[in-house]
Amino acid sequence: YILPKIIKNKSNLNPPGPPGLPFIGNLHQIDQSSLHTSLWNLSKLYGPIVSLRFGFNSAVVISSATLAKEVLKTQDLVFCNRPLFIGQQKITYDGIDIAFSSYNEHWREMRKIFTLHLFSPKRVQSFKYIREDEVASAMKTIHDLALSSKMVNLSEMMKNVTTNMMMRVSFGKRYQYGHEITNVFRLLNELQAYLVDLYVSDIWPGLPFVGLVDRLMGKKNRLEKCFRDLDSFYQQLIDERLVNNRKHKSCEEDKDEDDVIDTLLQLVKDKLFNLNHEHIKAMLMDVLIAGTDTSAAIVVWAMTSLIRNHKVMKKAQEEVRNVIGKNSKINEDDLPKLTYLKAVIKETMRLYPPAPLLVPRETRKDSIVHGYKIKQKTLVYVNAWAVARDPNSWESPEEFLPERFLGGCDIDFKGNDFEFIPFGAGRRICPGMSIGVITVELLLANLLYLFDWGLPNGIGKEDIDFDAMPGITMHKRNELCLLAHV
Ligand code: HEM
Repeated sequence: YILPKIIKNKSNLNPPGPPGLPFIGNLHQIDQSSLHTSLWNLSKLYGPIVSLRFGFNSAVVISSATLAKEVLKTQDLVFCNRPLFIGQQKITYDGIDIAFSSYNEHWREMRKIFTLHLFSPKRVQSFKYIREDEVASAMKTIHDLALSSKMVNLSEMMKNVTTNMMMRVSFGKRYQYGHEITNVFRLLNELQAYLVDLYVSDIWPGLPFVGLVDRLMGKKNRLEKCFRDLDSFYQQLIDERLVNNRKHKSCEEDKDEDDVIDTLLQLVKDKLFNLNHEHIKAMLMDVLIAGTDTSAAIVVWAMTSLIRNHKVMKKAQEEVRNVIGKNSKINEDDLPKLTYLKAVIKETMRLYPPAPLLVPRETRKDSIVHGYKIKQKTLVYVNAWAVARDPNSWESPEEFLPERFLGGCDIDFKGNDFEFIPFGAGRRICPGMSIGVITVELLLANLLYLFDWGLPNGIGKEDIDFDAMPGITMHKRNELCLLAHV
């Protein structure tokens, strides 16, 4: 008689969480500079589902595999919306992209365009020559640095490579290192900051004058300036394509395959989808934010882990060198043979998921999770970082042990094993997973095949840290600079 009553009563309760203050809620208890670890610490105190309040917004944090499965699979349809924050909405032309769009018919169309027209398995395969070419060019640069005993800034170089890959795939353009690429980086980096920034109007929506406060603080102006710069950058690329009729005189060209911009312009022309130039720009925004930084971050975290774990580095190098034999480089066709390398990459993504809180979700209606009541329009953080370090799911979770993914272990990142979700899961799972993984594998395989790696003079391996920078993508805070030996 009593038990059902208790259960019934619990379903009227919010999940447990730290008591907040009036008006600000729990804002003062959260470290914005490392949100995922701050939320992880709270989950250690309050459990796998934690309730918080950020100003007027209710939020829950999910930190176990079981509950991740509940919200990303069983109740995915309830949990698959995105919150409408000011910075993200502005940058994505009011959420007409994929990543920050609400869950609706428009999102379905954009996602279809992405998976069927822009990055279908066939198209991903057809961009292979771009990836191989960019990797070869980066390896050449590293080779030259190695010969003159100069340091390789892997953080910078990996961003260069992945940005150029996506620039070529998207616009058939590559940028020269130095001024040109620095400008693109500046825009993309600024963009990263605006994507996580919360505005006073986000925290206390509906309150009088909040918009004015944001404007007085200068935030809105900076956001609008960044948006205008990006908008004219994309518009210029679209105009160039339209006017020059696919002829780029000032840059190198890739005309073997339609690039993303060609495909999108063709779709506009064919009127198959309800698309205009703003949709194209919003889509390009997603491709450049989601498709460059994430892969670069993984390679840097992998190399950081390997330089700290000499035995693993040696084993991975032995594999690539024994399996491939004598050759000038590793191509994509070689990758399926590299079992240990793939385990190293999985282990890196387990410990350092580039999007540790995925992309935050919002509930579409009231629901019950773990017996607790979750209201409609609650902000939902699924802490992929915490889930992948949960001792209930992983043995020695803090240790870097790629072997855990070998020997019959079939845990994968494809959204079915909820203790390991670096790409998310469910309806909003990352649609760029295959292109991201192949990029990381190709880069890491070549770095290990062609070079031996060492630390600069006077630096011990314990000096190499794992501190992360705040942002929607988790980058290593201090750049990884190593010496390459040929
Ligand atoms: C290896 C690197 C990558 C990682 C770790 C990664 C991770 C993620 C994560 C965690 C999400 C959110 C999933 C969720 O809400 O459940 C996401 C979404 C997304 N990713 Fe990736 N991603 C990577 C590469 C890429 C690439 C290369 C592209 C594009 C070419 C891409 C495009 C997107 C898009 C468009 C979304 C939004 C999906 C939606 O909201 O429906 N990602 N990604």
